[in-house]
Amino acid sequence: MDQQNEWPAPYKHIERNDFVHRKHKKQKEGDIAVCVCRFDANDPESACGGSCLNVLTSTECTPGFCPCGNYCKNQRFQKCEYAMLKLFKTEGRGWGVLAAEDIKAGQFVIEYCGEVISRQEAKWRAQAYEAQGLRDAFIISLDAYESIDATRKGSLARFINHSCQPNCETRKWNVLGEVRVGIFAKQDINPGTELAYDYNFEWYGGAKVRCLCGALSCSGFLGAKSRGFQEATYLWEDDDGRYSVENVPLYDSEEDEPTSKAAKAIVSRKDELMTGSGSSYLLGVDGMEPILFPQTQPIAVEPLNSFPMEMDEEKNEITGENMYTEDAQQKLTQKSTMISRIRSNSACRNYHIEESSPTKNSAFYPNAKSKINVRKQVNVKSVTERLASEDARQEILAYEESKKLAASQLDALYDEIRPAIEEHERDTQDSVPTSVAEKWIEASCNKLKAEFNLYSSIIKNITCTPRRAQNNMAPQDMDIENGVKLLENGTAKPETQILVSPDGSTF
Ligand SMILES: C[S@@+](CC[C@H](N)C(=O)[O-])C[C@H]1O[C@@H](n2cnc3c(N)ncnc32)[C@H](O)[C@@H]1O
Repeated sequence: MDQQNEWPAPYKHIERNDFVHRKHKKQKEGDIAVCVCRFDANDPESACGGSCLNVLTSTECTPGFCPCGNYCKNQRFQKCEYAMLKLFKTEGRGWGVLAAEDIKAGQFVIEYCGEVISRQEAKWRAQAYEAQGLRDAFIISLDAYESIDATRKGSLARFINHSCQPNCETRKWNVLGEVRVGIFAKQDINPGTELAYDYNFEWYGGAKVRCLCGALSCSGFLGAKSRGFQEATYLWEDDDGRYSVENVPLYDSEEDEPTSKAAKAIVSRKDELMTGSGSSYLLGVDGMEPILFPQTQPIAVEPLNSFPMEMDEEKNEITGENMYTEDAQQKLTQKSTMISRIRSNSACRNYHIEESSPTKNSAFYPNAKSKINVRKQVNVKSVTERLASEDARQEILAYEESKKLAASQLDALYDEIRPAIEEHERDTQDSVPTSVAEKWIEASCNKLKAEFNLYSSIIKNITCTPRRAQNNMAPQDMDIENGVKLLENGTAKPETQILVSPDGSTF
């Protein structure tokens, strides 16, 4: 938008989404959610107030089906029950929106309307807008498949600016079978106050654009809170405080972190404050914390001399017969990617445009120093083959079986809950349901426990039981490495050395 202009650039004002690539869904009668509210003239809250089952599930009542009939208060999107708003010109942020009346905390303020377009169309349009030199971003992601573009058609919501300390937030509602995005007040808002919500800009490389929200807690730049921004401005040192427990990164692995960005989209804009040639941002909504899932990577075991570790340190990858097949590793990576996307989801869900898959230390993160991530994994088969004790072998193999079982249970659960995960990914306000998260955490913990049991059994047995004789040597004849010596009964105990000093004292 040209800030010299008296009026905003022309757009068509609409109060209903305009479906460009398909028709509005027809709600099947069986799919209509009917609440159990009963209108009571003495209790205005009775007609679909806060305790209405539909309200609690962010679903509007369907006219003709709600038991409260015309008294139903849960049709705010359908009836365009917007707050009184006023367009005004801001300092440096183009146009903005003011409250023109008292707005109560939780109140529905206005619907974010626009053209409902496919994700692919959103991508093309964003590129075209950027090429046309459009500075302002108006495309919001509706779900994994569709976006709302308010560039050419929209409601007044398209003018609401970003703030790092917002008084509003976006929420998604199910209305007559379609998902719709509303702006809701986070707090009481006085008339004359500018409305703002947290776009959760995701910085995506390039120049940094100053955020002009003016909030005390302003992060300074659009997208400064995003991981991409922080990675890029952070010098990655070995004594980096981020490796302390409190600062464990939210992503599972180096591979999944950048991929998480691939599913996000970006909005590019040029701003008079830019210092570089261009910058890329994607906007999200709300300030919700992502759900933290436990690590799903295999536990790494430190190498013990003479036991087979299959690893190519130079390439930093495991070679030969791995604990995980290629297929399993691919699955693990996919899973990690999905989890990472959930985690970062809240910061980058909306306003998506373009896909890309940079790597953490790629050109997008020029300052980032590679974190050495050498994983050494035990080849269980080879380990057991070298143990003399059948009991020890059996114990390790039994733990390996339990580990495989736990891993396959986690995989099966992943397939089961994937719809919920994917649903969450495209949801701007809801978390993955607690029951799903709990199931996932339990299965992940079981897998970690099984891995722990396996590796502790390996460590115990390779240090405390005899190794199988090589070159036809009897186990009894062999010394075990690491100062462990065989006893005659076949068990082993750490070798004790008594040193005698010249004066005869021992130590
Ligand atoms: C959805 S539009 C908001 C309306 C816009 N101000 C206009 O005049 O049309 C989003 C754009 O407004 C600008 N903007 C919004 N909040 C901002 C902020 N806090 N600081 C700087 N620019 C902001 C950015 O150009 C952003 O891409």
